[in-house]
Amino acid sequence: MLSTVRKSVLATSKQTLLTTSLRSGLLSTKTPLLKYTANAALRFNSTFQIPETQKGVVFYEHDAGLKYEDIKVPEPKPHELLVKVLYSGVCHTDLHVYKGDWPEIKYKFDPYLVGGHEGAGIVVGMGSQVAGWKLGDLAGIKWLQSSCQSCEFCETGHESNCPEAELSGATHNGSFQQYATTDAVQAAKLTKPEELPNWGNENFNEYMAKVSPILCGGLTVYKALKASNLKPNQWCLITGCAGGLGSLATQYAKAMGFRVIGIDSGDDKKEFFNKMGGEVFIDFRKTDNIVKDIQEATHGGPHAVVNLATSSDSISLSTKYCRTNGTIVLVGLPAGAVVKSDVFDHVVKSLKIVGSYVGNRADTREALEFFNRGLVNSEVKVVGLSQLEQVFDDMEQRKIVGRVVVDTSN
Ligand SMILES: NC(=O)c1ccc[n+]([C@@H]2O[C@H](COP(=O)([O-])OP(=O)(O)OC[C@H]3O[C@@H](n4cnc5c(N)ncnc54)[C@H](O)[C@@H]3O)[C@@H](O)[C@H]2O)c1
Ligand SMILES: CCCCCCO
Ligand SMILES: [Zn+2]
Ligand SMILES: [Zn+2]
Repeated sequence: MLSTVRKSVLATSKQTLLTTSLRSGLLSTKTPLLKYTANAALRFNSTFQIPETQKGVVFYEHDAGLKYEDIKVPEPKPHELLVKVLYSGVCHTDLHVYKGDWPEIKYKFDPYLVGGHEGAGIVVGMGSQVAGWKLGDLAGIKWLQSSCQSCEFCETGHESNCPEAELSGATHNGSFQQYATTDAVQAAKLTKPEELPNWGNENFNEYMAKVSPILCGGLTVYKALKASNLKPNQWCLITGCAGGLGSLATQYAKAMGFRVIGIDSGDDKKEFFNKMGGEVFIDFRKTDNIVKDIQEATHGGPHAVVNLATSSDSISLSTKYCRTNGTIVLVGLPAGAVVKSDVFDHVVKSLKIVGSYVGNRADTREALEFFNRGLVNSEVKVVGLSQLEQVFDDMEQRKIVGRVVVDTSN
């Protein structure tokens, strides 16, 4: 079926690994958690036999139901890889896309759309113009699916700002399926765990599950922290600090030498935030003067705020408590969010407000390096791809702590 599919032997050991217990406040108890036994069979194949059909989660219009069904395996275009997706993180963006929260994006229903943009898997096919990849390589599917490579933004490492950018899970079918195509230029090169001293091949499945949230969540928060102008020992406030991006941001910020204060809600989220290395947790539902609490805890306010919370009000609130001369980074994208800042205060405090949007290929490599070196450990809960609708429900009810990853084998 694929002219360029060549024989390749990828042997790896089968591994079972107990998923983290429900204790650390995860998905609701009705969502069965799985062991890392999925997809082992594939890696015993000496030749990549690619099926005609596969399992995927699709939707035919916004917010009208997800369908876990048999769909065709896509054929890679000349510039594309065909990736056997093993695991995919579930980003809140996937829920925004499903709900149609952002009318600005030209979603591609053909006739359906497959979401997902934190896909980790194995290269099992490729188009004739692909360079730099070979069958059996490990690849990551990111939000930025492709860009023109010739505009002023692509020329200067700002490819996500490309007016011709294609977006995985929004304008190009994404990683909530067993086989996905992805542009070979933007696909992330994943290191094989056997080449990493603190992983080894016996943890192959765990590695692939845990690396998947780095492809968007980790990349995005790492880039946002680079945009924050923070210096070591300065205070970084993270809103939504126990969510998917927030739990990663807490770890990246610690690893980059910053002190972390976080805002979220719930004892499970506080426990998780502290486990991730956060110093001060502010429960936005339990404080009657959040600005005062924050400024007292940081002796004058955080030097930077990374807004990750899925709440519009919390974004404008950050302009009230940010330290003089501080930087406010906009990352979270609640539907219709607007940031309001009192101009007089903004000027007198010389505040900077910057938008930060995923990251480029160098940022991706750097963010993955933090993970590969063990400086960031994405705490994931693995459930079957068929459970995606439940994951979205839990995410909408803010029940999820950390990142949920779907295993495409069930
Ligand atoms: N700019 C980018 O490039 C980029 C990239 C990835 C994700 N995002 C966006 O970032 C946001 C977060 O994504 P996620 O996957 O981490 O979502 P998530 O659902 O995993 O986490 C959101 C967290 O925000 C918390 N929260 C809700 N209201 C709050 C409030 N008022 N104050 C503090 N915390 C509050 C929730 O409890 C939850 O823990 C989404 O809007 C997503 O679309 C943007
Ligand atoms: C404009 C949407 C940004 C979402 C990035 C990937 O989560
Ligand atoms: Zn994302
Ligand atoms: Zn471009």
